[in-house]
Amino acid sequence: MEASQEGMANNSSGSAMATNPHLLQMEEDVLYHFGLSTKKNNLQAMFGEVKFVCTGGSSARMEVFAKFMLEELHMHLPAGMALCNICSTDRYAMYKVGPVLVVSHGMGMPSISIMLHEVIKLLEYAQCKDLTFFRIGTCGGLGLKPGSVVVTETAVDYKFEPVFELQALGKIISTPTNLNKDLAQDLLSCSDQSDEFDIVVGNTMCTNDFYEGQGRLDGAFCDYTEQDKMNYLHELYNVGIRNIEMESLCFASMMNRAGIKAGVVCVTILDRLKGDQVVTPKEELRRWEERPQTVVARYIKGTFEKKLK
Ligand SMILES: O=P(O)(O)O[C@H]1O[C@H](CO)[C@@H](O)[C@H]1O
Ligand SMILES: O=c1cc[nH]c(=O)[nH]1
Repeated sequence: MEASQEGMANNSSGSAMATNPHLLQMEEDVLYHFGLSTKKNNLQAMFGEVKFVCTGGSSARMEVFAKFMLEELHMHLPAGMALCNICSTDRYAMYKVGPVLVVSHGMGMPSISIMLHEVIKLLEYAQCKDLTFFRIGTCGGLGLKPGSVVVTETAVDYKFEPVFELQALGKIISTPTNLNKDLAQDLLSCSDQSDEFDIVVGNTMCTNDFYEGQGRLDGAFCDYTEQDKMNYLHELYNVGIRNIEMESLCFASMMNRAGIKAGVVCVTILDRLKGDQVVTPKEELRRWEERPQTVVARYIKGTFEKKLK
């Protein structure tokens, strides 16, 4: 057993993190989708100082966010050095900026699930403590001005249930998908009077599909009417759902299993009560995508600077 894996036996971090007992029997753990391994990399030296993990779907957006965090935390790379992607595969992109690890998760729950399994193990091997994870993304809004930011209170499934159902060995494992309410309020209070966008706390519906799964009329197939769609979307609104996306359920479930504090902050790129197609110009979308990043960066800066004092 590698030294970094020994810590898991005692769970020296005092937190839950990776609870799989089989990991203790492994000579080496290859984090295949990152191209990292407990034998080939000194994970504690590489990642030991990490306190925050920020994740979003697109690798390019995560690179932009990592550069933004570099500026926000007033960190400088040695002369001639560029921020580099730590992953040696093209499945995910990963950047480290001081205490902040930035990782892309791709689209949908299967993709974020693989990334989270590996990143939770990675940070356990690195013996990280007191972690906070954020998903910073985009979503469809419900009854909100496009460009608004939604902080998720609870992630719910298509039946508005706050559970994630994982299929393992032919059975279903159900886990809760509530998120830390205090953290949601803290993120809300990271808004600033000068912000050109609204920010609200609401429930988020997470689906397995962008088109029919989210009640769109513009997919390749559609077996319901516009009236059916509107009835469903109004039902969502009436139970407090303010946005729809595709990862929060799995993210919240895995954070609960790992005992890690977590938040989901997404910008609405359209109002689903008004349409299905995303028609906002690219440049404006890029600016909107920075909004959840700004809110989370303020939270991280505030927390990090307090700890340094
Ligand atoms: O938050 P980002 O990464 O933009 O992801 C959102 O956008 C994708 C669909 O366009 C889904 O993965 C959804 O959750
Ligand atoms: O409508 C939307 C927009 C972004 N992401 C989604 O999952 N749905």
